[in-house]
Amino acid sequence: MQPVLKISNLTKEYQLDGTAFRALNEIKLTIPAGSFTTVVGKSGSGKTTLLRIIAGLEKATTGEINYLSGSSVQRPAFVFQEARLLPWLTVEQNIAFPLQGKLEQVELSQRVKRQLQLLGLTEFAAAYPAQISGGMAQRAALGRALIYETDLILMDEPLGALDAFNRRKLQEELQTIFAANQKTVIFVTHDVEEAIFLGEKVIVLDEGQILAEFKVPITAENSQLFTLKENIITSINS
Ligand SMILES: Nc1ncnc2c1ncn2[C@@H]1O[C@H](COP(=O)(O)OP(=O)(O)OP(=O)(O)O)[C@@H](O)[C@H]1O
Repeated sequence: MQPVLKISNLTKEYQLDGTAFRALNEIKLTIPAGSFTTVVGKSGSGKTTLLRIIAGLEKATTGEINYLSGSSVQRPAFVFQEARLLPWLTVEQNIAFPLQGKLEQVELSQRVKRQLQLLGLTEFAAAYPAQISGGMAQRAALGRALIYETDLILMDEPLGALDAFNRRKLQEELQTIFAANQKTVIFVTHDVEEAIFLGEKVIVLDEGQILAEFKVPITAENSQLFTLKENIITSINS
């Protein structure tokens, strides 16, 4: 597969009390088009920093990020742990927000309708964020990312605030949605099972470095997945 994103020797330093602290240290990573990569690691290992730099929300100290030329991934969509919906807009208006004024109203309405259906939100189209559950709000946030014309979606613990039932449900929905879409996803999570369930490749970050990369077999027996999970956990804790 063609890479959409190539990261070379990416380093990020923060100044803390006058001393340089390395949050990312010489990261090298290639992300193929249409792939689903999950990133795990201890708290403070640099997961969010990596995602924010890829998103262009923060600048790297040194290193390069090369996007496939002419690709829409230069404008990735970002999904945060909290849905961050605009409280004065309805679910439907929140999903439409990134493309408001950029598309003909008829086309925009059709696209929003499709997202609402895909995410099971049709009934809640006219509801305001305060009137819906956390799971629904996160679905709407996902709709807002999917509607945006980009092939690259960056997700930072997007299911972290959900209860176990909603989390599982949305994991399954995400798997279906991304199997049907040609989007490239980089997904940060604390949950190793979630990383294996969703990811084709799991990357372990530790103290700003890539410690290990694990490929998830497409068809795997439960015992294989169990061993994979153990290996990833061992790697995180090493
Ligand atoms: N703006 C900042 N200024 C100084 N240090 C920062 C800043 N942002 C992050 N750091 C530091 O960089 C390191 C990596 O932080 P980051 O948030 O990327 O970790 P993380 O793996 O996402 O953690 P968590 O799983 O807890 O969200 C941490 O030690 C953090 O304190």
